Amino acid sequence: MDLNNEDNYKIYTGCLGTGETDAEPVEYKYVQLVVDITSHAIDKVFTYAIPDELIDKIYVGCPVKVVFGGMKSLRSAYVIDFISEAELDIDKNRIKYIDSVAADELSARTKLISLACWMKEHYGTTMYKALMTVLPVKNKIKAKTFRKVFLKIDKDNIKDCVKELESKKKTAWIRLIKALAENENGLEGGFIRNHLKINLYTLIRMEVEGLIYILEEERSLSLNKTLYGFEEGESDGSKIIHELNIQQKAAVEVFNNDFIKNDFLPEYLLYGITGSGKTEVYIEMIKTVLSKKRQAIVLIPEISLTYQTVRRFVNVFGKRIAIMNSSMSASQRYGQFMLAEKKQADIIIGPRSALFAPFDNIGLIIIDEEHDCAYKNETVPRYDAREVAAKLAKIHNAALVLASATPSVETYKKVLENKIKCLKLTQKAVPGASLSKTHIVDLREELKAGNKSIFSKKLKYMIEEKLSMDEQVMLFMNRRGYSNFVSCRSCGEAIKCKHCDVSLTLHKDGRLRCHYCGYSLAVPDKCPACGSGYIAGFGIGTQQLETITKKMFPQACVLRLDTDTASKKHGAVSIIKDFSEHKADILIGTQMIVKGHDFSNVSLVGIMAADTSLYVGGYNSAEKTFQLLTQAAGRAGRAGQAADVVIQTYRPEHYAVMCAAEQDFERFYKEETAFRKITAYPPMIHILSIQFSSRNEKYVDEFSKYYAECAKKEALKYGAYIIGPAPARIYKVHDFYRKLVYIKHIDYDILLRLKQQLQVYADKHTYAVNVGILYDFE
Ligand SMILES: Nc1ncnc2c1ncn2[C@@H]1O[C@H](COP(=O)(O)OP(=O)(O)OP(=O)(O)O)[C@@H](O)[C@H]1O
Ligand SMILES: [Zn+2]
Repeated sequence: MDLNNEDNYKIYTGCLGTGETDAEPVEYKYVQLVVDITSHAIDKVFTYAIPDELIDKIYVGCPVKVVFGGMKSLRSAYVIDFISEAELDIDKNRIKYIDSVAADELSARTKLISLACWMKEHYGTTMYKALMTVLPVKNKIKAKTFRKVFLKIDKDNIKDCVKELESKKKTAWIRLIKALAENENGLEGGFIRNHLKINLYTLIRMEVEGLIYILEEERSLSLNKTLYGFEEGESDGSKIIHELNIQQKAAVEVFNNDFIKNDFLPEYLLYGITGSGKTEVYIEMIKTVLSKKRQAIVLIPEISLTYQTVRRFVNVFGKRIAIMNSSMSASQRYGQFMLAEKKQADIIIGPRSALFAPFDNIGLIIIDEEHDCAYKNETVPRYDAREVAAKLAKIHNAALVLASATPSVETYKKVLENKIKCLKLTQKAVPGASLSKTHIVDLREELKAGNKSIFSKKLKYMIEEKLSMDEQVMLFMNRRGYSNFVSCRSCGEAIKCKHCDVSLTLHKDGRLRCHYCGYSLAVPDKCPACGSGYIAGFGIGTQQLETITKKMFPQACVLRLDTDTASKKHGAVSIIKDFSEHKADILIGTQMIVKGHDFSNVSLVGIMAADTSLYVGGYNSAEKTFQLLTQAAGRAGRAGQAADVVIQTYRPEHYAVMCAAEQDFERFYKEETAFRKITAYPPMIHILSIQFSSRNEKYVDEFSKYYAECAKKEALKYGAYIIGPAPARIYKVHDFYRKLVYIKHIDYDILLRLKQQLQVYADKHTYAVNVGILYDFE
């Protein structure tokens, strides 16, 4: 795509494409621009006029030079929108003209700005929010610097120097010089500040006087060390490089051929069963991309995943990798982005926001475990990283590789429609390895036979067997906490959160916690509803599973990984690391443990209650269940040993459970798409969901009704289908009441247009300022 061609931008320049077709043609002689986006200055947008000779040369994202403030030299700026004379809110005569179009090549930032423009249109957010999302903005808090202070004067001169300082009454200076005299290796800044009580100002003056010298080091240098326990570029020596098997080779070859030809790079689905060696394929693809002096982005869904993946990449590519992680501070993230911008790194690995690394010539974007819901941003703009990646790939003419053992229904539909190229890996990578043997246990039968334990007979027996062979076991439980909920046995009321419409979960410390807002409460002695003292916990969470497991298998060392243990600093990383080094025998966890991990010694995976996710609601709950079960099963037998998977369930006949047990994606896809067709759900059609929320229930109620009425009127014109308003699945969260309206249509662009029109109606309503609206496209 030719980025200099303004036609490419017209569709997303807001005013040029709002669909006001029958109005007089409007002339856009003005632009809004952001000046010199270096720091947090992007919150200011300025209006400039376009001189006649530049009218055809300006486009959204275009770098220009402008006179700015009182400064003599010209400043760089980027055009973010066109506006007409009618839209000006300042005196026309005071507006300055753009000086020139910057001859600048298409920098990384220009490309990110054009991405932001697309996001603004596509997700209906503001330009400011879109820019804040894509641009590496330096955090206001300065990056922490490590200081180390050393003595500069000769040992022999210390006495004289101290004497002189005494006469000047510089006691702090003397304190430091004496301390440094005793510490030849220097002293840390923190120690000097906290223990010697000497501030930075004094240090600098002493340095100026030639008494000491200060070494400064950016903290981000040792970032990887703190996050992953290894230094940047430091290999762990395990440079096992496998020779690719036939299928891996074939996948890489298709990619290489397309890439070398380099006219128009396609989208791919790397559809490889669990353990088929997708990572190896990524690595080869990236080598090709780097050899052409282009850059690569690898998205991974979960923080707990990064240790192993990052390790493998570092072993191959060393220091050329920048790493992002959702637990990083804003300034750490900025530091990693700057490695990209300064061309010190040409690969970035991270969560969805790694897409916005300022690379100027991306050749490849890989989305590992593309089906994962972590790729959907939950805050505004609610972007889908897969869509944004596809757009970004177009801007750079880069390849996009979506990879998964359980592709999303959406993506696989595109494969069948020949919109995406499919690269298949159908065999386990490790020679001799085969799919694990699956055993389905019907929990209803277990209960009938008098077994009330959470472990079926079969699972218990198999765990014992594996432990006796010194093999490892993973137990998957889709619910954290100790008990699912606590309720009264007399009146049946569950104890609920004060702020949300959910029951509280019992934790081991005896407190009831809300998993939505964090509210907590000591377990009451009496039922708050009826006063009976007969209250108890029901359902089992990961904490209780841990307790039961430890009791049942006292010989085993047990670890637990869920949001609670992961939130402790470096929690997830160290748990994963310990388990992979066989420092424990059993790993218990929520979905965090099922994604992409490669533990070679695990030969049994137990799924404690397969169907809990079938009841969570949402049209895609069967898909989520199938993915979870298949991925969980895929954790066993990675090194080629005989392995088993035990699926405990109340619904052994459900197609999600059955297809997962047989690892039969194709059949699952058929069943699921048939269901979505009948029920009219994506990807068969598109849905725009609009959520209304307010602390005032009446406002939400009236506003959503009004909105739905307007929507029905508008929808008639397009044949769209309106549902609602209906209460959200969890009606109250954080004291906010929430209602939803859904609009369904087969054409995405129509939904986008409807949304713009409805926003105009919504803005007119008296409650508009009091009710939050959240749009989400599915
Ligand atoms: N060609 C090969 N020969 C032998 N072993 C290989 C080969 N390629 C990969 N492996 C090994 O196979 C294992 C599985 O590889 P990898 O983790 O990349 O699988 P995956 O496809 O990503 O699986 P999942 O979807 O479950 O994450 C790894 O231990 C890897 O080292
Ligand atoms: Zn709550």
